[in-house]
Amino acid sequence: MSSGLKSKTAPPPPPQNSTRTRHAMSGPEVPDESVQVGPIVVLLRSRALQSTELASAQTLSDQFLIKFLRARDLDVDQALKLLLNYLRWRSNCPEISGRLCPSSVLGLLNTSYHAVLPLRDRAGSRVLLYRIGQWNPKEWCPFQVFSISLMTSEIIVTETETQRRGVKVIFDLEGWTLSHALQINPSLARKISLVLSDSFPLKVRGIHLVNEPLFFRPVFAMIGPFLPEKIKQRIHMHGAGFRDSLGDFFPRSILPTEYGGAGPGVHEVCQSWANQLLQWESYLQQVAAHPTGDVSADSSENADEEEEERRSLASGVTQSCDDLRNSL
Ligand SMILES: Cc1c(C)c2c(c(C)c1O)CC[C@@](C)(CCC[C@H](C)CCC[C@H](C)CCCC(C)C)O2
Repeated sequence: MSSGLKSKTAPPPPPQNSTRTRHAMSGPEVPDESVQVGPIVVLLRSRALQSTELASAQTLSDQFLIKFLRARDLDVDQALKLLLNYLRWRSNCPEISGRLCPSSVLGLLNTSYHAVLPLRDRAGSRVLLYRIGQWNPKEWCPFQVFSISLMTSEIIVTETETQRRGVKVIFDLEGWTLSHALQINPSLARKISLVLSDSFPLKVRGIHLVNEPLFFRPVFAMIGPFLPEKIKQRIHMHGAGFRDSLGDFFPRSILPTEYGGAGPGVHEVCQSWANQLLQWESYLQQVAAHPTGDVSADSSENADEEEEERRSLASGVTQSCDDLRNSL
């Protein structure tokens, strides 16, 4: 089944020769160039506008649609399903997706709760770190905590490389307490499992739990049954020995020192990602207001320029990260 998926498209030239060989053997090549993608985008747009949910959508921009196509390896049926699920998830979770405002959760970001590591892994995936124990449930409700993940996801999903190569997530559960566990009710567990499977245009390529205590198991038991087998197989439990075992999955050069790596310290990476989030604040507010990617509906030319500037800034950052990785 998974080989069927892979054969629909071949990823762009990967950073290392070994991965190139592996991908090249997995199926016929469909170069992911805009020339090739163009007609598929047109097809997805017309199919999407035929659906009742989207009949009144004003514009469905290429860059909006292409995220769903890349997340589903250019399969139009699956991309449409994902797109509709995304919109459904968003309208079912207004407490989370209606307010994408980094400055409103700055206090939590300042505890070094979360970072996107500056460098991608060997497969080109973005690596996300969540230090759940930094979340004080008396101060922050689960929706605010969840919104941080949604904001980060909306930012990184603008990167072409991330659309293709997906994400890997490290959850550090040191400091997980009963008061955390009590926040995760079945309804929230359902929201978590949906967003990990078929409701957001990011490929989840790996979930790594570190420092997970025994009493995380009931929570895991609540989320697990909702997850597709494919995702469940990508969950790795590292326990307390994570400093050794994370190195089996990630190059040490990209991991923070606290996680057995040689990269920058965890506080540094968290602070720098918090700054990134703040810079994207106005973009995120537009995303919150326009679920169908209709970001220019009420914005001036000036806003378009800002958007363009942000985009090239982001791709510049990505580019320099890629260069660095290739030189490692
Ligand atoms: C698009 C996208 C979103 C939106 C996302 C995540 C990922 C990988 C995504 O691709 C991971 C984190 C999550 C699901 C938000 C979680 C927020 C809650 C409140 C954190 C509590 C800690 C969880 C009990 C740990 C869950 C571990 C399981 C996934 C095994 O949000």
